Amino acid sequence: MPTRKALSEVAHDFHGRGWMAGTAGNLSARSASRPDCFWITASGLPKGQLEPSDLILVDSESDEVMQRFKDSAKPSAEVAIHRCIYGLFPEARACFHVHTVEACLAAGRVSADADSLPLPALEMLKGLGLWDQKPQASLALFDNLLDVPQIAAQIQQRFQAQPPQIPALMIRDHGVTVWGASLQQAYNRIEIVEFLMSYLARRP
Ligand SMILES: CSCCC(=O)C(=O)COP(=O)(O)O
Ligand SMILES: [Zn+2]
Repeated sequence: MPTRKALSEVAHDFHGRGWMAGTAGNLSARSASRPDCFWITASGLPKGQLEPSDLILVDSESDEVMQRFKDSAKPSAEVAIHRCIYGLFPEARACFHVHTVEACLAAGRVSADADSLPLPALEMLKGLGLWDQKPQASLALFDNLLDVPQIAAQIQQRFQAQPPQIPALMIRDHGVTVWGASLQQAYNRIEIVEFLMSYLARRP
């Protein structure tokens, strides 16, 4: 399936789950024909109604828009985070960001200055590549700053120094971002991370 169509279908799916309410969240995938560019959702659109023509092709290294289908469309306000992920992880081909109540509640269970969220040692961690008997995993936490490029700079600095244990991060009071080597892998991984967030949020 063409990348833009696949991304619009993922947006409908996630909106249906309540993961992209009220225009929240953004999705991207590297271009199949131009790996130096990626398609990203346009900013401020209701993701449940997203069309393939609402995807914008941007350069992976600059702020340049390479292709758009609607004149007024602008790349996601969080494009800097997607660019940072593709730059840090050359194997990443898709990057998904969603907003869920569970992730915000789960992240709220650790102190406000904690930089990571310990994850429960559930079987589901195998889906994130952790095969230990009792994995001690955690999700990297970042502060939610108004200045999104500043969040991206913090991700860059931290992950360059120490790669994350799992292919995901959480912006506190905001939402999770997950990446994968294909759309399907990113899709599977975000389901797993949200499963873990839901577990943590509900655990007494
Ligand atoms: C109510 S959504 C606020 C902005 C945000 O966090 C988000 O994920 C959506 O931003 P975009 O520019 O990608 O629509
Ligand atoms: Zn967001």
